[in-house]
Amino acid sequence: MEQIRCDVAIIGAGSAGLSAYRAARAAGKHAVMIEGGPYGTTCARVGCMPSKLLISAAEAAHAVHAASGFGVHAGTVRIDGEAVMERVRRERDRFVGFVVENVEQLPPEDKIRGYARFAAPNRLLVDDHTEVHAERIVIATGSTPIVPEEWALAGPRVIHSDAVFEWTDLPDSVAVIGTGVIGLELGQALHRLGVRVALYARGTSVAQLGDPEVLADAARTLQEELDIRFETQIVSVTADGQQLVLTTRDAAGNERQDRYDHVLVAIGRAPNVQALRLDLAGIERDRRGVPLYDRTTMQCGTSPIFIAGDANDELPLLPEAADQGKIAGHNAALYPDVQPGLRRTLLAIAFTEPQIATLGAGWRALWQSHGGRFAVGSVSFANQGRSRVMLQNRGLLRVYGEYGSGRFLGAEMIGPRAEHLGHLLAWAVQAKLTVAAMLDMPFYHPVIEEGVRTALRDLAERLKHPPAEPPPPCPDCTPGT
Ligand SMILES: Cc1cc2nc3c(=O)[nH]c(=O)nc-3n(C[C@H](O)[C@H](O)[C@H](O)COP(=O)(O)OP(=O)(O)OC[C@H]3O[C@@H](n4cnc5c(N)ncnc54)[C@H](O)[C@@H]3O)c2cc1C
Ligand SMILES: NC(=O)c1ccc[n+]([C@@H]2O[C@H](COP(=O)([O-])OP(=O)(O)OC[C@H]3O[C@@H](n4cnc5c(N)ncnc54)[C@H](O)[C@@H]3O)[C@@H](O)[C@H]2O)c1
Repeated sequence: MEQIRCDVAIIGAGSAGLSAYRAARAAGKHAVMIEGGPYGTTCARVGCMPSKLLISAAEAAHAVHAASGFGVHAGTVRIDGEAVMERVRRERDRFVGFVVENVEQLPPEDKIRGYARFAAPNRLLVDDHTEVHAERIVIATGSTPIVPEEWALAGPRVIHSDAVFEWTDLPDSVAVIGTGVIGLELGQALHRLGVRVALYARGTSVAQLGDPEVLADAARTLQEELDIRFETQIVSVTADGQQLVLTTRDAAGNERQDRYDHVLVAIGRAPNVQALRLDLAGIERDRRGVPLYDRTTMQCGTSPIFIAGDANDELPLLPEAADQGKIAGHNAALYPDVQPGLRRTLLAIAFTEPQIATLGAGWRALWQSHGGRFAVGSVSFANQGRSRVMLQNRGLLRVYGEYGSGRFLGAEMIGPRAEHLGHLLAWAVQAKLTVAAMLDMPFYHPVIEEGVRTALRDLAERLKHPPAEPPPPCPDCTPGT
């Protein structure tokens, strides 16, 4: 077996791993990166980029339909599924190519191919060909889609998101299980591209939303366009020829069967920690086997082991993977002199239409940190000037502020251009602005940001009247099902 000694070993060459590798090298350490799967990162290969490519095609199709609302008629829309998927794959491959090129330029001796597992706290085995003795280790192994075995038994037509981006044509019908971010983004895109789509949710959750009013608005708004079956259990998935039969039971106990070309399972992703033999790493883990770590240093206890990206299941988002990887790699290099790194204000965006954004402290977090003692301002986009002009007047924004200090704390929303409003508001949270200071900022006319101003004015007014009594416990704070 080949023996390798290094200062820092990084397990996983995804966004978090690459970022950790660069940070460790920049701090002057000898770092090696171990990758078992294909290079190119989840984000570029089967995540952020191909999903947004598919969504862009869907938006183009939708724009043609929506044009009639302005009196503009473009004739019959024809969707060439092969061309849609060809562009998705071609552009995806281009993005992946850039990442692979970067990896190829790294010194060959810094790259080890194979799957790593712990043999001891400072020792890794890579497949059965290499033993790595590392003073410090960064776990950046990402996550894997969850597909329950009883559904997978129905055969290869039961898929997860990775498979969508390999299609060479669009199917006729798809059942999407899960109304999280992946289910909604892909489900809506496929629907807009002419695929018969139904989405199944065991509860009432919509993307990452926690605020009950935004959640209700989002469910209603999305259901106007999409066939979403909330509070519906999957009874069974069975193969029947070239199709799948999905048997479901709704909240009233009624069972029904529907046939689809594919069942797309989008019920979450599990951190890749099970195969790492973390029992030999000498670190504490939670009941799911995920190492306990400090979210400012990414260090696991006081050990020389660090964890970053989807592997720790904290915020499985690309910017988080990059930031956490940088902190982990830097601190692995500095160990034992670890330092807190920059953890930015939370910002999560679902690229549905209308888009969904949560930022800063969301509804559930505020009930924990503030015990309900925060004020809420809101605006509906139904009559918001610019949104109406653009025929995108749907959605709701709720903004949160702290009594006493007047600090702006966060927001949840579904609405037009939420990706941009989300950034604007997240920056205000991170800059620790008060609601009054935000209202002193310039607002042009007519713009969607005027809707934000309406919500902030509402919030400013409510902040003047703190409740005399503490509020009753949050009725909506159990995690969404
Ligand atoms: C469909 C989809 C859409 C998404 N859209 C967005 C979006 O729009 N915006 C956004 O911010 N985020 C999005 N995400 C999330 C984002 O892609 C992830 O949060 C991010 O890619 C995680 O990066 P990572 O480095 O933690 O994991 P990865 O990039 O998955 O890297 C982990 C690497 O570790 C390797 N590995 C695993 N185990 C081992 C081992 N034992 N030994 C060696 N190597 C190992 C894997 O092969 C993999 O290459 C999306 C995800 C999906 C699935
Ligand atoms: N735009 C983006 O930033 C973006 C896009 C896609 C994915 N992502 C990331 O990928 C992660 C994974 O996405 P996801 O949509 O798979 O997960 P998710 O956690 O967002 O949603 C999973 C959904 O499935 C439901 N669910 C769970 N178990 C179920 C079961 N047994 N039966 C039926 N429903 C069940 C959950 O209630 C939830 O609504 C997200 O958390 C997100 O961080 C981000």
